[in-house]
Amino acid sequence: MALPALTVDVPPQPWTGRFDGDGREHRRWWQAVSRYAPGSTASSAPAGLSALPASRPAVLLGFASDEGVRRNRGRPGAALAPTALRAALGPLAFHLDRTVSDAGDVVVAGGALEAGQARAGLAITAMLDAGQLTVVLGGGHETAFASYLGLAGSEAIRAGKRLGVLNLDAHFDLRDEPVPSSGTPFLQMAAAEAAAGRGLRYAVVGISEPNNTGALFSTAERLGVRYLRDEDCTAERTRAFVDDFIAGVDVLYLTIDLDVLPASVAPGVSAPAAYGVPLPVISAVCRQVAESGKLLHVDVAELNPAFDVDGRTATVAARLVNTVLR
Ligand SMILES: N=CN[C@@H](CCC(=O)O)C(=O)O
Ligand SMILES: [Mn+2]
Ligand SMILES: [Mn+2]
Repeated sequence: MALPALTVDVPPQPWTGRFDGDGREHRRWWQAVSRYAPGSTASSAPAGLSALPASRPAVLLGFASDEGVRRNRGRPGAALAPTALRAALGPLAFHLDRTVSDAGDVVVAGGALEAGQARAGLAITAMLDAGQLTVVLGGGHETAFASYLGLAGSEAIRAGKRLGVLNLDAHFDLRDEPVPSSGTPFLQMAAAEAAAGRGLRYAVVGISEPNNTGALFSTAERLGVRYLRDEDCTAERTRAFVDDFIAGVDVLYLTIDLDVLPASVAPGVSAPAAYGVPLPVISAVCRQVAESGKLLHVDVAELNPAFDVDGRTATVAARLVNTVLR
């Protein structure tokens, strides 16, 4: 049965990159990525209902939003990130054992963040239920609540799979504010999970103590959030922390806030990190999650092309997306 078309605001655009030839041995992302076609999904089982096939198809969805960053009094510009991320992914050599398609962008315009999150959520749910590994290219970290809406609506979560939310981030993003922003998504998730009679399983790698107030640490404590401070993120401790978290869940949502990386590696974000977690540690987490067999959904957030230096942050983000999909 053909599935209904997805509702996005901008359909997938042509990809570009260096051309070395048409053969498989020359293939780069721009040559491999196809336009997402809902009716042609290979798997008939919704993702997460049984074991997740290692090489199931992945689909990219852009969430062009910086309204959450603006509301959080940060530096706007992340709305341009999906385009910059595709431009950075396009030239990379394609070595993946899965197919990748592009579903286009949901665009948050005129400050209508909540409506945009709801639209993206519906699209993500549809793609998860079609057996896809969903990859959202944010957007400010308000992207995470769009991701959550998509996950919460999916057959896997509604069937009772225990979801773990693993955030690579210098910040908790547990702000208690009257309006949703890039600083609130995980408190919003906690509230939504409580309303559904569940608890939020939330872990953060890379917390910067000076960049999170006592109030945020108290909220994290109250919610039972597991976290590893940036200064404690050695390769060994991070691996053990992530392993332990993964062991207690059935399926994983990985969210990569690029400000978890040192400012020298990721200058193009709203709030660059003075300390940051080294790229090899973050990359190893991405590989660990990919190899867990539990990854249901991933997003990358907070890229701000307006503050990037030589596309450095976009290039790193593209590399991490490539690693997660290996
Ligand atoms: N996405 C959230 N970011 C941080 C921003 C911190 C800052 O601008 O200093 C937060 O709200 O805590
Ligand atoms: Mn964040
Ligand atoms: Mn952050």
